[in-house]
Amino acid sequence: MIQFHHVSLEYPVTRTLALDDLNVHIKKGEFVYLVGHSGAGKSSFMGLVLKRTLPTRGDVYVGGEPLRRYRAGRTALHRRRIGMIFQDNQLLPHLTVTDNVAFALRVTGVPRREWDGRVSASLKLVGLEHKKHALPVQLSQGEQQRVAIARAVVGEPPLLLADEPTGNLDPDNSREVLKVLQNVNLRGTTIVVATHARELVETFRHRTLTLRRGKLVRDDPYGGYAL
Ligand SMILES: Nc1ncnc2c1ncn2[C@@H]1O[C@H](COP(=O)(O)OP(=O)(O)OP(=O)(O)O)[C@@H](O)[C@H]1O
Repeated sequence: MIQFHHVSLEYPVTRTLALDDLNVHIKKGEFVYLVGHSGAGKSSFMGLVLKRTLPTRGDVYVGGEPLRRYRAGRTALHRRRIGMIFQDNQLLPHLTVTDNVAFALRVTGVPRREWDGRVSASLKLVGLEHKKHALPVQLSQGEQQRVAIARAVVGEPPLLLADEPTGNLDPDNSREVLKVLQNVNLRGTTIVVATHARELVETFRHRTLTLRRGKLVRDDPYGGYAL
């Protein structure tokens, strides 16, 4: 699903070496944590997978061909096939839960007749069908993050990237979000979660990649937080 082949990334202006000769292979259907101290390169890793940036050296593959060979149209299509979740849920405050989730279908051109079925399946997956008419402000932080997950997966992306998805949440809500992500993974979606949440990584064990100053220093198939 994702392959990094001798990938280095140096940001041009500051000449920061954010990633240093990374070799990683993430298979279809895996659930992988990406851990590391602040500045270790986690967001840079995500940016490369999305092709927001290109590596200075090496190649990133998501499927067959290196991303650097994709032209604009294919890059747009590539990004549409990746679900994203951030620390800040980025819900649209004036739209209901249903409309927030449906928004993702509208922008990707899914026919209107498919929206209702897809949105309710997605809200069911995150356990929030009963809140479908609520506005984001009427939900807890954890519920809002679950809506963000519903929105990220409603288009059935094969790959989901989550950058600090529990950063704003208390321990109970964090665990709920992790359980939902695991359910999404059980349906076959490949998931990469960048996180500082030691307790979650220790509790819900999955393969864990540890970055230190841009280098992959550990790849633990059974998980564990080694910082
Ligand atoms: N646009 C940029 N221009 C220059 N340097 C950058 C840029 N983005 C990140 N960096 C630098 O690259 C390194 C890796 O940053 P990155 O954001 O990938 O780390 P991170 O592990 O996601 O950190 P955090 O946990 O704080 O989000 C850091 O030294 C950072 O200062």
